[in-house]
Amino acid sequence: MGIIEKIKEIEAEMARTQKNKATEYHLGQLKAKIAKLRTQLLEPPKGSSGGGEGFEVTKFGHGRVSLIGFPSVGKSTLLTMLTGTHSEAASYEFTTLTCIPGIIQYNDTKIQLLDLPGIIEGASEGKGRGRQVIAVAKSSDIVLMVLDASKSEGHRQILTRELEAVGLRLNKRPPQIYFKRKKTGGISFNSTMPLTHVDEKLCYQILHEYKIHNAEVLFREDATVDDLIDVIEGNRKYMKCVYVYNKIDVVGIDDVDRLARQPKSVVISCNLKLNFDRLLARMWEEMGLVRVYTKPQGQQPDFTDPVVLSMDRGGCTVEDFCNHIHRSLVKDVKYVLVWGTSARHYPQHCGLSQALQDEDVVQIVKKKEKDEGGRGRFKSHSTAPARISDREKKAPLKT
Ligand SMILES: Nc1nc2c(ncn2[C@@H]2O[C@H](COP(=O)(O)OP(=O)(O)OP(=O)(O)O)[C@@H](O)[C@H]2O)c(=O)[nH]1
Ligand SMILES: [K+]
Ligand SMILES: [Mg+2]
Repeated sequence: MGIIEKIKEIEAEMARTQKNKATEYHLGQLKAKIAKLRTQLLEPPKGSSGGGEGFEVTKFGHGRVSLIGFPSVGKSTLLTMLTGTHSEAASYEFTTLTCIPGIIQYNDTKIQLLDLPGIIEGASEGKGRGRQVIAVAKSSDIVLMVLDASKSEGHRQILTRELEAVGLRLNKRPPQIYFKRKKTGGISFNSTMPLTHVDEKLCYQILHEYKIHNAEVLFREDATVDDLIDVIEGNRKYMKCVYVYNKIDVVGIDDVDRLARQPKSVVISCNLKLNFDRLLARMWEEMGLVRVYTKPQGQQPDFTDPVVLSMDRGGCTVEDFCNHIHRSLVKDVKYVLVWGTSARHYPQHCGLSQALQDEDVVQIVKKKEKDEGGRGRFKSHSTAPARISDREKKAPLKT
């Protein structure tokens, strides 16, 4: 029996099983069995690089965003409009068959936007090009789930389920469960609060299913069996997702209003070029990119070419900023001066651990520079603007 058939069989057994206190352990065990099979399903076939023909697109720019959605919701139309790169659009399904990259220029940064084939129910089990599409989605920083405002609202749930089946978790944070495998000592199970979904026995059973007999488990929140399985599997990818309802030109104002009020949702119309600025602002916000401008001593910063940092990729401290410029820079740094929202006064004299925020301006003062005759000294209490926003970028920074 193939992996997919095995999954289907267990799913059928779960559907047959009544949900109550007595079956809770059995159901938990079945969930763990399915999770294990899905992980097997994700392993790329022997001899393949994983991506698949037409899907190997090199990363470019400061971030990567994937367009995920059912066929004909307007993904290609949207890519063409936002990036200027043409991606074929037509009224028939599966017009797009490969991954088409484009670039969005926004807030002095370049964001790679990827158009992808439509996915359908069953994609996670290999229907259509589902598996390749989902692999590309996983490689991106955020997902824009494109939905047709005139179609069933169930589509959003179906897509979310498909993505969850392959280990993607949209707009969720990792469960607060500490889990560590041990060599000996059996299983220690603890929690910092009363648990309503999982007890010691259920936890043991799940671990047993994974053939784990020595481990430390600490629940720091009232997590579920699914959360526990996610933590044991350890291969989940937690991603931000913005729900983009396209084609609002063909639905009534009440529907538009309702969709627009849902969390993390933006309503647009490619036909009417409606609300793109809102969509881009939302995308930018969710990406959490931090632009840092370098200011050479005695000169104005270059406000067109930021160093772009992100919490998800490497972090946002002064040290991360230095490493971004040059690997060997950190050991030469004496201190840095920071102007912007992360500084408490202007400029602030900071160490390597200081967290930087979007639009900060940083001047690096090197150890050597000072030894060579005090060039590294800065004029204290200079009068730089308190907040270096787009409006104020033109104002000169002293030091
Ligand atoms: N009414 C309306 N139609 C739109 C809008 N945006 C796109 N369309 C139409 O929807 C159809 C499908 O658009 P595509 O851009 O090909 O959709 P897709 O999601 O890329 O489709 P696949 O590549 O097949 O998955 C085309 O006929 C578009 O002209 C919109 O805002 N309003
Ligand atoms: K289409
Ligand atoms: Mg398309």
